[in-house]
Amino acid sequence: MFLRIENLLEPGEVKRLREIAANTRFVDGRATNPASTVKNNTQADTAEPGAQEASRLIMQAFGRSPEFTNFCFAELVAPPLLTKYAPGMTYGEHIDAAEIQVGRQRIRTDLSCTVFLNDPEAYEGGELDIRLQGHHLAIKGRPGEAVVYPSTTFHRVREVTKGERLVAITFIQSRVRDGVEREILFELGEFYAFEAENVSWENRQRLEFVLQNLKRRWLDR
Ligand SMILES: O=C(O)CCC(=O)C(=O)O
Ligand SMILES: [Fe+2]
Repeated sequence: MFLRIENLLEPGEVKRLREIAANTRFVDGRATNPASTVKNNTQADTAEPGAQEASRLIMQAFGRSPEFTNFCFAELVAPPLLTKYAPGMTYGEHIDAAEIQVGRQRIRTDLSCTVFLNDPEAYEGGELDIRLQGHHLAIKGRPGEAVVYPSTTFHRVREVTKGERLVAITFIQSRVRDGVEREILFELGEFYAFEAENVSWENRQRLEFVLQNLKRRWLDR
């Protein structure tokens, strides 16, 4: 299941992230995926203070987003990494590694996330293309918008043919490892949030029984 968060970032944050991107050193994306023969992009040098400020800013936005919180059940989130595609750059179809190392921590990638930072009109091509049972979903978000998708899917970034694609990418370890269970908890949680007050106390307790006991079964801890 997918989540699109339209206004994850405020306009001022998008502006600051673009400024950071303009003043930060970018390195070959293969730095973190040396074995990949399809990755052809650039990413912020994580040693740069700008790269760290960018990660912090986006992490804060995740923290205040109810959609992100309720959908992901995030346990660990990798520091979001600014990523740029100039004309001719692309990231061919691939599957994200099941685990990534962040410092001493290992993060299981249950969900992948792209945060869009520049105007879709500012570049041609560059759609995030996710394969779903043989169909392709092509996504090009507005500035400040995030898309969260299961890391289990084949996906790629189509070649940028004009302009520049600027995004931040990250990976999430969820407290609910199984995607179907996560989706059930999300939908039930949404129903609870919107409707629990409209049913009788007795039925609300029934709903509570189902929701709390499914969480007991499926939350890692
Ligand atoms: O640039 C993107 O939107 C996604 C990049 C990607 O698939 C990855 O870093 O694994
Ligand atoms: Fe990927």
